[in-house]
Amino acid sequence: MMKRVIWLISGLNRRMMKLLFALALIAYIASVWGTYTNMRSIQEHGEMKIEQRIDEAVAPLREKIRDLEQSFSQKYPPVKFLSEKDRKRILITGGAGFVGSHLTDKLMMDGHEVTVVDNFFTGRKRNVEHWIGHENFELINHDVVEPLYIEVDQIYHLASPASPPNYMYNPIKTLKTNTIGTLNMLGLAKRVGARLLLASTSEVYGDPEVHPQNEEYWGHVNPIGPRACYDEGKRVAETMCYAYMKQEGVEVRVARIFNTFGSRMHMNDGRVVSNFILQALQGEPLTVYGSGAQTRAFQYVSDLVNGLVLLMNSNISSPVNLGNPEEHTILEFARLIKSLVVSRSQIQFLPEAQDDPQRRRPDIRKAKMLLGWEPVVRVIRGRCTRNDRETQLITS
Ligand SMILES: O=c1ccn([C@@H]2O[C@H](COP(=O)(O)OP(=O)(O)O[C@H]3OC[C@@H](O)[C@H](O)[C@H]3O)[C@@H](O)[C@H]2O)c(=O)[nH]1
Repeated sequence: MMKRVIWLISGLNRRMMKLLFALALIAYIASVWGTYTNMRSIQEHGEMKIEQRIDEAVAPLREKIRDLEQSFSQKYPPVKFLSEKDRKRILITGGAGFVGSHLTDKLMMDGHEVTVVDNFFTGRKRNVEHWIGHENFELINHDVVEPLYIEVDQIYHLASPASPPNYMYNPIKTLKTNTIGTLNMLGLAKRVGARLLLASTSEVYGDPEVHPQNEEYWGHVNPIGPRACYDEGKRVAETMCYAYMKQEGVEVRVARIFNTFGSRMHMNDGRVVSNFILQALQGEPLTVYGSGAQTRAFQYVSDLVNGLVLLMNSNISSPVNLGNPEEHTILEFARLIKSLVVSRSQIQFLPEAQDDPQRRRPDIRKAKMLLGWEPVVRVIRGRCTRNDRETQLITS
């Protein structure tokens, strides 16, 4: 009986064992399968992650390639072909500024190789961006206060803030730019045998006692006033040019530039043309400093650029005035802008600026006689516009 019971139990056990064994096998297979599928999904997930990472890393490269492709197919303004003999390597310091960028356009379109150097204090990359990538064009972010080593035939030295609020913002920097910067450029001109044209200014005449101002006039400048950093900076820059000419035989040209206006003048430039246009377009009062009886004569930037190129390529080494002799009082000019804009702005009289020149008008007989140059754009007609960054008086 006992034996039978043991047999039954062991028989049951065997079955149980088999059952347990089968269950364990199924559990094992299930767990192996689970791990396998889990690993696969981890692997797939990992692969997706890697792909995503690659995509992220490649995205900027793809963008760069697209930009490059675009730049190859970019349409530049038309450029003349010049033979090797006539094509010059030209450096423009301050070439991304208001006047510099228009000069860049002219020289590029004439077929020259142009290198623009700018520290972007008042210059803007967007003023020359339409040339970026062109084989004749190069843009260098550089401050002329540091030496520059480059091979060129001509240097247009324009680098300096020109608007009174800009040049008074950091007078020491303005002085360094006009003195050390000019020395560096003259040193470069000497080393490579280049001709240098200095963009000087009507401000060398200060608050003039001679009217209109001719090139023989020595000026009336306050050496310690708020404008001195620019006036005296430009005067010493002229002195440096003639010292290098006499002592080192450097070929120099000096343009005394009178008030100029045109496109790419920044809205916050602070000079009277952009201030009045912006104020009139916004219906704000036109701010006249002092009584408004002080006079200025405004030339259009295209006239100035033509004059600069003519002067550079002439044989006149003494200073030459470049400006439009059409003279207006500032009050007349405020009324003119109001009428062009058809604005209901009031005229607001503010305190007079210290040392503000009271009468200014260029005598341009020298430029007419020796360069055959005179301005062709009249200021008195036109219309005013603005976009998000500049105001413009479009002349007709
Ligand atoms: O909002 C303004 C701005 C300026 N003005 C006046 O308008 C006259 C012209 O002032 P701007 O600031 O345009 O220019 P300035 O003639 O004083 O200096 C300029 O001279 C020639 C260039 O070398 C330079 O670009 C700049 O220094 C000044 O009498 C000034 O006091 C106003 O009445 N209201």
